[in-house]
Amino acid sequence: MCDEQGKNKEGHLKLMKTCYESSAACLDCAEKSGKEECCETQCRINAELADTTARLMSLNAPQVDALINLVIESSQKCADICSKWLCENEATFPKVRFDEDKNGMGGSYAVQPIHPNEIIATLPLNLTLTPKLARESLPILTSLSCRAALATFLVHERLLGNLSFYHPYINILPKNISTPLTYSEREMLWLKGTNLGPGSENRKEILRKEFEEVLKVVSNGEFIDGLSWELYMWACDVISSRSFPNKLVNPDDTETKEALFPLIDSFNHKPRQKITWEVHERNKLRLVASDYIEAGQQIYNNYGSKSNEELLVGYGFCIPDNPDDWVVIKVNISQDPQCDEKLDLLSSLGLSEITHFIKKDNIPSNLLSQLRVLVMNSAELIYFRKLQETRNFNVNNSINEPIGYRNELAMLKTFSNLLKMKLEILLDRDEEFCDDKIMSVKESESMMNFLAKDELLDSLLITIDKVMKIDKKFSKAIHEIFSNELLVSEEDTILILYLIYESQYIENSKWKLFFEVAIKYDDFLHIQELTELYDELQPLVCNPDVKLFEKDVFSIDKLIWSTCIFEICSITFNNKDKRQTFGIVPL
Ligand SMILES: C[S@@+](CC[C@H](N)C(=O)[O-])C[C@H]1O[C@@H](n2cnc3c(N)ncnc32)[C@H](O)[C@@H]1O
Repeated sequence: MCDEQGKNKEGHLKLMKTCYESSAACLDCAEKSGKEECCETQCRINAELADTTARLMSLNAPQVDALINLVIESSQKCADICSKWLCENEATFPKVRFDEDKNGMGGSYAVQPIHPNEIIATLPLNLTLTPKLARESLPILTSLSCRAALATFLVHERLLGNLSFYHPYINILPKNISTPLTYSEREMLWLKGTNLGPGSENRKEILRKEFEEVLKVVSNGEFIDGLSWELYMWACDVISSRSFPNKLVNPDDTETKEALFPLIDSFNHKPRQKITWEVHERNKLRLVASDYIEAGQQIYNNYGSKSNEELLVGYGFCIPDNPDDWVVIKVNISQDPQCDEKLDLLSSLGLSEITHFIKKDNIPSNLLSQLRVLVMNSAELIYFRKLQETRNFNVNNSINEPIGYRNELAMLKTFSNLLKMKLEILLDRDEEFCDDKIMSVKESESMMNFLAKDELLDSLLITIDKVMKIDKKFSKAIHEIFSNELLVSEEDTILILYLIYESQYIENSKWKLFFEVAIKYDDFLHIQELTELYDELQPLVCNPDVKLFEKDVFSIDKLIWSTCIFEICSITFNNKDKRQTFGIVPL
């Protein structure tokens, strides 16, 4: 009886009542054949419930209320029967009441204040459902994996009904657990962009194979008739959403096994909740309070530091603003022309792992270090190798600090792009739902652009416009060397020349501090490609009529130095005329 009218039915009936009361639209929806979705309530109504709906539609409102009350009473009765069964078998939970919250979800509540270190509940270990118990009770299950044996045993006991010793417990287990294992195709779309889409398909596939093994093994048994794929999936979902480590029962376990702990599994999850599970005298599991719990408050367990993906796949729920949530970012280096050199460097730094888990309050420092290497240009690679040689780096934290402003900005830009890409994939799941969010991402992007105001950058950087304005001699010489067209296309070369030019007058330079530091980096490796540029520029910039440089000032070493400093310290940005231009960050 209880089994027929369990908690879930009650939930569904409540939903039916909403449908019943609400509107013709909902009626229309419920009437559609198949009845997979209820548009109004966004709830899935499966075929079985569609029948119930049809029957309910013929009842009037008081009749529906009466039916709901009956179900509430009967589910309370089920909880009472289970409590009695637990007490008869020496479980204790003197200050705990099992009840439902306003959404109909079961949980455990304190009936009296519970103090720190007080025992909330005690369960004799002989009441646990373990793989060992499954195999001992049904020896045909011996060859199956631990989970398959436990799941099959659970189905077996459910099919036994009230003949099973565990009936009072099994009877209060939810009949539907909404994990991705049982999602419809449409619901699966919500998982697009997460790791759960392929992960759930994989899990289903693994369980299907496992179920085939189970069928082979039990084909000679007695309960094959009732054993279905749906019941097997239910048992697997019960295990994933309610099990505890079997190690609590058997500390000698070497592999991870799952076990079901009646009573102890009636507590809902709260991230970071302080609570202790302890095995007492090797025969009882005790749940001990860490903090004070007021009378009437829900008593929470802590299922461990779990992300929403893990919670959804195993338990069928997510936590808004979950502090333990993360997204996975994978870094791709294969398109980089210097891929091999960078991979070598990453490996020497112990940074080869390309998968990173990002939490709300924690960006892994290894990800930032790895990106610093990935966005390095040739000069930075040389510069960093030099640093490594001279500083005798500690392998693990050698690139935890910025190596230069250009590099750091490029790294942050790349990181922000990776996050944006991830967000776009996630938001792309459902266009209607996402339009708002995409808008807000776009708004925040333009906000960012506004904040990174060009004037602000302009005031900080060494730019062509600025140096031409403040140094008339340099400006005149450059105008004589470069045509108007070249002035634009050769901006980078002109800034490189300016670095050499200004390094002659450090004491009076507007950027004295920058040049004092930069000038010390004078041992960059000889770069072959620069010889050609040097030969091209030398007659122009040392031309006595132009007088930009004396011959000995403009050496190949100086050109290499200024090119490397430019590569390391320059960024591109939009100037006041919205034209993309270069600037050296003099910091
Ligand atoms: C170990 S059981 C907890 C007791 C369960 N609520 C019951 O009625 O039997 C785990 C299940 O409880 C629900 N649950 C636990 N913590 C939750 C939470 N913080 N938010 C939503 N559902 C939760 C999920 O359905 C999950 O699969």
